[in-house]
Amino acid sequence: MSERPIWSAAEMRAAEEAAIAAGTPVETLMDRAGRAAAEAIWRFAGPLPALVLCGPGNNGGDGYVIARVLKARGMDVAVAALGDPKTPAAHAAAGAWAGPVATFESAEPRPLLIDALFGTGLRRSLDDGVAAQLAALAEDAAVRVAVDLPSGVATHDGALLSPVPVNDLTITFATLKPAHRLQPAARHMGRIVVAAIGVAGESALAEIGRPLLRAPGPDDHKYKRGFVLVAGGDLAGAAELAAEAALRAGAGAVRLLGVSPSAALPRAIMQSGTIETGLDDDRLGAVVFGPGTLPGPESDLLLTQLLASDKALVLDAGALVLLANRGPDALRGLPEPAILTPHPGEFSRLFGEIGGSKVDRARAAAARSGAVVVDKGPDTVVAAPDGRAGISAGSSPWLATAGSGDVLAGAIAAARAAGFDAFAAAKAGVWLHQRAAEIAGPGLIADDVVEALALAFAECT
Ligand SMILES: NC(=O)C1=CN([C@@H]2O[C@H](COP(=O)(O)OP(=O)(O)OC[C@H]3O[C@@H](n4cnc5c(N)ncnc54)[C@H](O)[C@@H]3O)[C@@H](O)[C@H]2O)[C@@H](O)CC1
Ligand SMILES: Nc1ncnc2c1ncn2[C@@H]1O[C@H](COP(=O)(O)OP(=O)(O)O)[C@@H](O)[C@H]1O
Ligand SMILES: [K+]
Repeated sequence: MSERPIWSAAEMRAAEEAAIAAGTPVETLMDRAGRAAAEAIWRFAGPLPALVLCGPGNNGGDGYVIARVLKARGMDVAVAALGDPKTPAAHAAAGAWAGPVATFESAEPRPLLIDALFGTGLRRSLDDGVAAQLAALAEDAAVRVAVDLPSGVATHDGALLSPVPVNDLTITFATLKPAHRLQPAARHMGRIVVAAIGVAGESALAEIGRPLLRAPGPDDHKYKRGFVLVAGGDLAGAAELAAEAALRAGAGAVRLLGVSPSAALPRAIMQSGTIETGLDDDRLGAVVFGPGTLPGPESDLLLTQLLASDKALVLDAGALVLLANRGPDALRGLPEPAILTPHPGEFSRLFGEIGGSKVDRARAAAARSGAVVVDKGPDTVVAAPDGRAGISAGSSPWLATAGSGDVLAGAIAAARAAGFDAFAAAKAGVWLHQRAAEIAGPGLIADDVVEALALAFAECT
C-alpha cells in the first residue's frame, strides 16, 4: 500500500533547504510552485478576470508568479499586495510582475480570487481588517483559490486563527500538510491539488490510502482469511453490528458470544459457546470487545481475561470506559499491541487533556499506552506507539449515526485477523469504513455501512 505523505511546515522547510543546498535556488522553487499553481487554476477556473492577493513572504512570491503566468496566457489579472515583499525571492517575483499593484485595502472584488497572502509562514491570526477584507472579496468572487493554504489556517493543527473563507481549490506544493486533512481547516480547502516542485523529504505522517487486501485464492480456507471473535455483552445490537461488519470486511469466520443468539444476524455468524471457550482457540486472529458492553464487575473481569490472553485486541466503547478506570498503562507489554478506537469523549476520559494537534495527541496516546490509537471523528487519526501516523482523507458526515463506531471496530478486526499488523489493520479498517459510508450514501444508517463494506473490500483487491 502506497500512501501520500503529509509534511509539517518544518519538514517542508527542511526539504526546501536540502533542495537549495543541492543547487536549486529558492527562486526556481518559487517559479515551479507559481507555474504549477497557475496551470491548476487555469484548468480549474477557466479565463475569469482574476485578483491575486499577495502577502509579504514567499506565499506572496508565489502569487506574483501566478499573476505573471496567467497574464501571459491572456487572462485579465489584477494584483493587490499586503505590504512589500520581504524575502529576496518574493522581491524578485514581484519585480518580474509588469502590471500595477493595488494596496490590499483598496482591492475590488473580481470573479476569480487567488489568495497568496500567507502560507506555511503564518504566525498569528490575520488582523481583523485584513480578515474582513479577505472575507468580503471571497464573498463576491465566483471561484476562490488558496495558494498552499487558505490564509488564516495554522499548518500544524488545522486551527483557524482568524475567519477563513471556504475555497473551491487549494494548490499545495510537494506534499499535503496536516491542515489540509485536519478539521476545522480541512473543510475550507475545496479540491486539493498537490504540485511537484522538485523537493524530496521524509515524514512519519501520511494520508490513509486504499489498502491492498487479499481476495481469497485456491489455497485459502475460512480461518486463513481471518477468524474474529466478538465478545459481546449487555446491548446486543452493537456487538451484532461489529460481528457482521467483520464478516463483510473480509473475515473468513466470525463468532459472536456473550449475548443471546439472534435470528436477525446472518446465519454465517457462529453464535454458540461461551466467551471463555471461544477465546481458547488458536485460530483466532482478533477479538473485538466493547461495543454494547456496559462497565461493571462482569465486563471488568472479562477485560482482565482478555488482557491476560495472547490475542490481538480491538477495544472500543464500553471496553474503553473500563480501561479508563485502570489507566492506559494497563495495555503496556501485551504480546500483541491492542487497537483502541475512542471517539473524542472516550479519548479524553482515557488519556486526559493532551496539547498539540490531533496528530500530536494521538501519537502521545499511542506512545503512552503502547497501543495503536484510532482517534475518531471527521478527521480520524491513526497513530502507532513508534510515532507513525495516518490521517483519513475524509469521512462522510453521515457516519455521525448510532452504531457506526461498532462497524468500524468490526472492520478493523477483520483486517487484523487477515494478518495485518495493528497499525496497518487500523488504517485499513478506517479506509474501508469511510469508503463504505460513501457507497451507502446520504441517509445511511450503520446497518447500511455494514452492507457496503463488501463493495469497499472489493475495491481493495
Ligand atoms: N518551502 C518551500 O519549499 C517553498 C515555499 N513556497 C511558498 O512559501 C510559503 C512560505 O513562505 P514564508 O515562509 O515566507 O511564509 P508566508 O509567505 O506564509 O508568510 C510569512 C510572512 O508573513 C508574515 N506574517 C506571518 N503571519 C502574519 C500575520 N498573521 N499577519 C501579518 N503578517 C504575518 C511574516 O512576518 C512573514 O513576513 C509557502 O506557503 C509557499 O507558498 C514556494 O515559494 C515554493 C517553495
Ligand atoms: N461528523 C462526522 N463526520 C465524519 N465522520 C464522523 C462524524 N462523526 C462521527 N464520525 C465517524 O463515525 C464513527 C462514530 O463512532 P462512535 O462515536 O463510536 O459511534 P457509536 O458509538 O454510535 O458507534 C467514527 O468512525 C467517526 O469517525
Ligand atoms: K494562501
